[in-house]
Amino acid sequence: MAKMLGARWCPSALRSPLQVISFPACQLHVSRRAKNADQKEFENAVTQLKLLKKDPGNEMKLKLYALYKQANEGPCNIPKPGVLNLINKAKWDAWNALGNLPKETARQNYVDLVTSLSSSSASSSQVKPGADKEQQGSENVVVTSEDGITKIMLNRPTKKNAITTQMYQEIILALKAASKDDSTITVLTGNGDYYCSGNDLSNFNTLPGEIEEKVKSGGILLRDFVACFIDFPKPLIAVVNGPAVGISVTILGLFDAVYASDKATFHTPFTHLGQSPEGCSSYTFPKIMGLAKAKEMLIFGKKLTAGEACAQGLVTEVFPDSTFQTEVWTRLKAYSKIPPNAGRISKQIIRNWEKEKLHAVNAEEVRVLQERWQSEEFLNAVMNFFSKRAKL
Ligand SMILES: CCCC/C=C/CC(=O)SCCNC(=O)CCNC(=O)[C@H](O)C(C)(C)COP(=O)(O)OP(=O)(O)OC[C@H]1O[C@@H](n2cnc3c(N)ncnc32)[C@H](O)[C@@H]1OP(=O)(O)O
Repeated sequence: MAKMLGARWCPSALRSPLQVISFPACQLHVSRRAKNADQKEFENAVTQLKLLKKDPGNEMKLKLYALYKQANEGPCNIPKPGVLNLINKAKWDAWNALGNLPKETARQNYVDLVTSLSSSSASSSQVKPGADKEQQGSENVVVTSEDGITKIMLNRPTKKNAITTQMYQEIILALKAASKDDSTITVLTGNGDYYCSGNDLSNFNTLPGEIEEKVKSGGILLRDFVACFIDFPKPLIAVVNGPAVGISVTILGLFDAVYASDKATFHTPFTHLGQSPEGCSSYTFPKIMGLAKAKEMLIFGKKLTAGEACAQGLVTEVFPDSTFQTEVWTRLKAYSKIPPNAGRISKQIIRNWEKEKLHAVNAEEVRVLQERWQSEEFLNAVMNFFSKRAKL
């Protein structure tokens, strides 16, 4: 990593920029100019921030950094860093976006933000009564099982169901439990207006260790996640309730049926993100839709409507959004009445012809992605996404 970035980067940037967006709160002293009452609250907030158990993620850190600077120094008063100075440019953008926000307001917003982070971190660390590590799902991955159908629902609508590292693990657990429960079919769907906006782009910030360790653990997580879909023994159906992005699209080639609302779209912006295909799509998409159409999606990031995705074979059937849920669940309830063993065995005989190939494809896609995750193209793309988000 250090070699690739060359000597021109300051030491702190030799790790992934996603790690080094930090705010000076711990080092700088709170301004003498702060009023006493506010100063005490402000100082407490600065201390509280250091005690947070969970990393608040890049976009939150940018917000906190900007409010901290505005509270202490007022409107942004430093020259704009160069485009290649990614970390400081993202921080400058965040601070500059506050304009002439009064110091008192910035100070109060900072205190409020830290208070909300501290309370949510306290609640999420409490062990819920009766919870145990085998319990499937969580608030972001809701698992229900009835009428012979196990439903796994992505439930993070405020973030367009973007998949966090924890959600990957929860989906793996849910699939493993579904493969052994008494249901006949398993369904993956999303709650809210999106099916899923793919990988949460702040994930690298939550993975432990330096960039090399993050890339390694990210690769293992992705490989195990996709392997679960390759090996899943029962009929697996996607109920695509809205737009789908990235990995939520690429793994569709491993499902046994894909039912989409006509509001759904299918987008794989890998090259725009400095990444490369995953979910076995480098093999399944050409097979499903032909080389030219697959390349349009995977190389050029062409976004498909539900109708186009159906015409290209990625989607089994499209339904009007107004009747989507009713029609699809009526059909799935009928499907769940098939003899479970015959359903499972029929699924497996079709999958087993390619299982070994699919695992080899998955391994190679992960290997290539692990190189991409250390590229400037990827880091720039992620920084760009969050620096745009930092606008308050
Ligand atoms: C370790 C395994 C790695 C596997 C690798 C997989 C590859 C991929 O999946 S690549 C694809 C990654 N996904 C994206 O690039 C999509 C990024 N998001 C967007 O482009 C837009 O959010 C959207 C087009 C999906 C929706 O835009 P819209 O304007 O309607 O809503 P927003 O205001 O942008 O989003 C609301 C809220 O949700 C946050 N968010 C949405 N998507 C993601 C995401 N993928 N990662 C992190 N956060 C996401 C967005 O930042 C907003 O949050 P705030 O309200 O806090 O600003």
